[in-house]
Amino acid sequence: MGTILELENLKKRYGLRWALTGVDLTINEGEVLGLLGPNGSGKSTMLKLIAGLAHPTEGKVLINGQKPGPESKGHTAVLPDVDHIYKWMTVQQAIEYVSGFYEDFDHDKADRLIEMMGIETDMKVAHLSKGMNERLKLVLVMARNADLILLDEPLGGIDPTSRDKIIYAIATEYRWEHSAMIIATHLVRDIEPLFDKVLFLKNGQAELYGNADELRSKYNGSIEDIFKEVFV
Ligand SMILES: Nc1ncnc2c1ncn2[C@@H]1O[C@H](COP(=O)(O)OP(=O)(O)OP(=O)(O)O)[C@@H](O)[C@H]1O
Repeated sequence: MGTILELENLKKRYGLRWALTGVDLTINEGEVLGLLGPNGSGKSTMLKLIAGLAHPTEGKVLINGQKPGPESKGHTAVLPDVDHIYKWMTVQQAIEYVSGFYEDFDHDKADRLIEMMGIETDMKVAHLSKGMNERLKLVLVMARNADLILLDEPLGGIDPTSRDKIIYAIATEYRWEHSAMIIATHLVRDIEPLFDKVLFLKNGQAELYGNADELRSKYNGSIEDIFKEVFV
């Protein structure tokens, strides 16, 4: 089981304010990390540093042993960073267009995901509801055979009754043996069955980090219960 992502004493400061104060972690092939923490705890900052959209103040991000750059960007799929969708396109046109940017885009996977997410491919992107738009972005990210998948609040605009369907789609199309995934979310209860590891961030610091099942046993509760215990 190879290592896909390593963070070493990762720190980020914006002006005088520290957004991350030293995070260490390792994610191997096939693992899913739940990234949890209250508003402003540094989750999006951590994902941006990994995606190469911001630079660390100190410390290191290594993806397949390399610093983020053009090479790692080609192997990293980021939600919500899908900025190639034009509103005048139909869903099908948007899929064709976005697929052209990525060598690892898998059209069969995109078709399956579109079906699972219940999106009509002949609809114009401009006419999609907010939730449907978010589903489309998720399809475009999950349709890539990327080594590393970063999902920042993938269930944000999804109504509660559809969340199980969306989680099922993510789980079904995730390349369990070849990829690593980080899911940052506040909707812990819905998505925690997917987590292998969990990192709880508080004020930019790792408050708790470990294997999800071991944490459940140790604290005798769900990850959601532990989240409330750690942060209340
Ligand atoms: N571009 C920026 N410039 C200045 N400060 C920033 C910037 N981005 C984030 N911050 C600050 O860094 C801290 C961490 O923010 P971040 O967005 O990473 O938190 P988060 O855990 O993702 O929050 P949320 O759950 O609300 O999305 C906050 O104090 C925030 O105000």
